[in-house]
Amino acid sequence: MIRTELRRLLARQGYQIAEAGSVREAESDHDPGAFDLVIADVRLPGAPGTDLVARYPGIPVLVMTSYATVRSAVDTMKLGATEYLPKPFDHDEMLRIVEAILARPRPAGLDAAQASAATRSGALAREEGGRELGMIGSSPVIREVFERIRKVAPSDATVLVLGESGTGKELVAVAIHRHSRRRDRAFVPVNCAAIPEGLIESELFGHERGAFTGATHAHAGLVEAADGGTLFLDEIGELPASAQARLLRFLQTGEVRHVGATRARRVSVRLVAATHRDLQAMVREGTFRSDLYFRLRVIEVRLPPLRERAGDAVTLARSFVARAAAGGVVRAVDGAPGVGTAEEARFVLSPEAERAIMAHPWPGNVRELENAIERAVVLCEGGSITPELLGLEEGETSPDASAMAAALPAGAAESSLSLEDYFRKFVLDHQEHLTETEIARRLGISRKTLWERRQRLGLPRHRGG
Ligand SMILES: Nc1ncnc2c1ncn2[C@@H]1O[C@H](COP(=O)(O)OP(=O)(O)OP(=O)(O)O)[C@@H](O)[C@H]1O
Repeated sequence: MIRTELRRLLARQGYQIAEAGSVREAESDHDPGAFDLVIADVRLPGAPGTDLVARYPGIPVLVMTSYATVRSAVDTMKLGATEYLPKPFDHDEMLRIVEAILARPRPAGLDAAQASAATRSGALAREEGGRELGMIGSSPVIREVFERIRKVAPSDATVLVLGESGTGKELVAVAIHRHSRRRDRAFVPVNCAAIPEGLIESELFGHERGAFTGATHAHAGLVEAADGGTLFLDEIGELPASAQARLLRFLQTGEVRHVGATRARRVSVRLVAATHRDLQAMVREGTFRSDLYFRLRVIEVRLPPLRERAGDAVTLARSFVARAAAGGVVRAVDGAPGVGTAEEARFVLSPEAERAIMAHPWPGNVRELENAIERAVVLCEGGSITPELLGLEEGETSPDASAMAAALPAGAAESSLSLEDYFRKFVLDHQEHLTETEIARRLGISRKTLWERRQRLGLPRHRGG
């Protein structure tokens, strides 16, 4: 029995162990919150072991699972479990993980008993990292960001999220929404760069019948759709002047007026905006309204680029490996990435791969890293992921190029196909049967980049997507 085996293994190392056969037994016979570490199987009689993660957010929980349930374990990690270990586990690996978890600092100023008491009283609503925010990272700079998100989320203040492409701006917006009192209402993300300039005002604010040619019906806008919830305006720097004016009016009055309407309607919407652009410079150049800028930046969250988050690239990489493996490894066949047979295998990053990850400048930030890992897992035969599989070119400068290169099927990089040719061919081959989101995912680029590239290469968006 795994429990007995585990107890012997850990006891031999001098750890003090208490055992329980179910979540209920753990809670009735012991105080799980008073331990330094809880090791739990997912499948237990009664409640799943993962329930402990939600109940004791201050306590590290190592979740064990067989491959059949590994996906739920990964979901649990997002909730806050410290680590998961697939079964059957290797003794050395178990000891290494236990040691690593215990070596991590506890939430500031809390020992296990205090953490437990605080949890019980509901006072400890967070853990040290950002996992309850759905974000990974423990570098000092990213921890400051997490702290800021936790502070600002409960208020209704407008938030401006700034950071390079792929740094997690949308994730911050989602975290703010999920930790606000609006969490049960709509989160409406809008990519201002992806909506044609002539349509953006009516898309955002709605329009009346006959407001413009083709407006055969009155139509509510996205701001109204977010009533009670949160509106996320991504790439706010791309908003044309007329829409900027309307947005400013909305922020001043809390009312939306459809294009072509005389009456306005009051709504309750929290705004989170994001951009990779330097809005201040745009204000100086006269392309962004200064009054709108000052309204937006009531609270600013600046996401540092990945290269400035010491150690986070490796932590993120490990979690992406776990996630890619949990999703079933998808092998590239037919020349198209991501199409093929799913198979289960176990992957780890080799020490050399981890070093390469630490040394890489990550111009495309977390998205680039995510794509590099997914590609490596697709190409890997199982077992150890080597630096070669990550395909990290030295001196890489364009995030776009690296993401695209990472998405190329095996062998295509060596062929004469340029990235643009590859893009064009991939889009034309797949746009009839894939959505825009799927095309973007398979190319390893964001929907916005897909849209921009379509514009640049004269490949208008496929309407069905
Ligand atoms: N701290 C993090 N932990 C886990 N995943 C992350 C983190 N930051 C970013 N990601 C992942 O990286 C990818 C890019 O993040 P996101 O789309 O939020 O970036 P962005 O800054 O909004 O990008 P863009 O400016 O291009 O729209 C997403 O898949 C996201 O889940």
